[in-house]
Amino acid sequence: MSAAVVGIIGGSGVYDLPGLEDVRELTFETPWGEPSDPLRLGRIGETKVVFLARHGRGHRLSPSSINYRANIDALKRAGVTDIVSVSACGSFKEDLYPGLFLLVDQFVDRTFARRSSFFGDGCVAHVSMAHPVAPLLRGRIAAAAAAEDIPCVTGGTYVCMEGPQFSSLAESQMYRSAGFDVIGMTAMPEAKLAREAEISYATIAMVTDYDCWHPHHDDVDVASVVKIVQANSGAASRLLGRLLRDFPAEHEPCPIGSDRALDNAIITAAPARDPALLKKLEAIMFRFDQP
Ligand SMILES: CSC[C@H]1O[C@H](OP(=O)(O)O)[C@H](O)[C@@H]1O
Ligand SMILES: Nc1ncnc2[nH]cnc12
Repeated sequence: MSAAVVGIIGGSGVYDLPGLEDVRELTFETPWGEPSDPLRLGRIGETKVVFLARHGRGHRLSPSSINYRANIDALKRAGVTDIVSVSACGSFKEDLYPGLFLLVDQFVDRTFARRSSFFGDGCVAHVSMAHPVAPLLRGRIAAAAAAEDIPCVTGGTYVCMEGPQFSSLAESQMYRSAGFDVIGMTAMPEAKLAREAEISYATIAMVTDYDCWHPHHDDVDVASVVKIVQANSGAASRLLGRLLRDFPAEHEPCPIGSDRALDNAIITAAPARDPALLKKLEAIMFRFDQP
């Protein structure tokens, strides 16, 4: 058993973690480049926590230019076993109203301009993304929301668009008729990379708007998103605070194997592996003997 270390990735409007104690900042380069911001390591209650602002402090980085590989590699090097990401999202369902938290269980990846794998020529791996969200972690978030009396719905599909422009009406209607629940610009490839890094992953989707399909609501814009995120920041802090204070000290083995995702995923024969790529993969593949 290993010690649980929870990584919190803060999205739009979430650039720090209230209540984080004994904080020290860690700035480092990874083999994939620089993370979005220095990691902030500390604790909430007895739980070890690492916070990372996805867009950097001041929201410097656009969804397409975030270095997702550096972010996940850095969290892995910091010992993170479980990632909880917070993401502002547009809603495709009347009853998923702005201010509500949604614990999604599926993602649809519509991004096209991002590096979405640590692996590649010289070390090819195919991890399963059938169930991208770690169920125990999601259950713990749901329990924390219930304990804090915070409106929260479990289950739903997050479609990740490239952005940075918001969707056209035709796109919004298409996503809605496909049955998707919410839309954002950042959960992919974050969730895929977390899986490759064998880190359990769950997203708290904070519903901020009805995108542009709703006849009785204005089309989404940045001001409306920021307004809801700010109004909800107290609830988000209470939810994360409760989750982290109640988190078990030992990492719980993931029932769907997200913490062992590479066991049956690497197809390149050991002698055919590229030593330079293996070196870059040292944190991601640390469970495996390197030649
Ligand atoms: C500020 S509106 C669009 C912006 O908000 C969401 O960010 P995040 O997922 O990091 O909370 C969305 O994905 C866009 O990046
Ligand atoms: N409607 C929307 N589309 C994409 N990303 C979002 N983030 C918040 N609202 C959004």
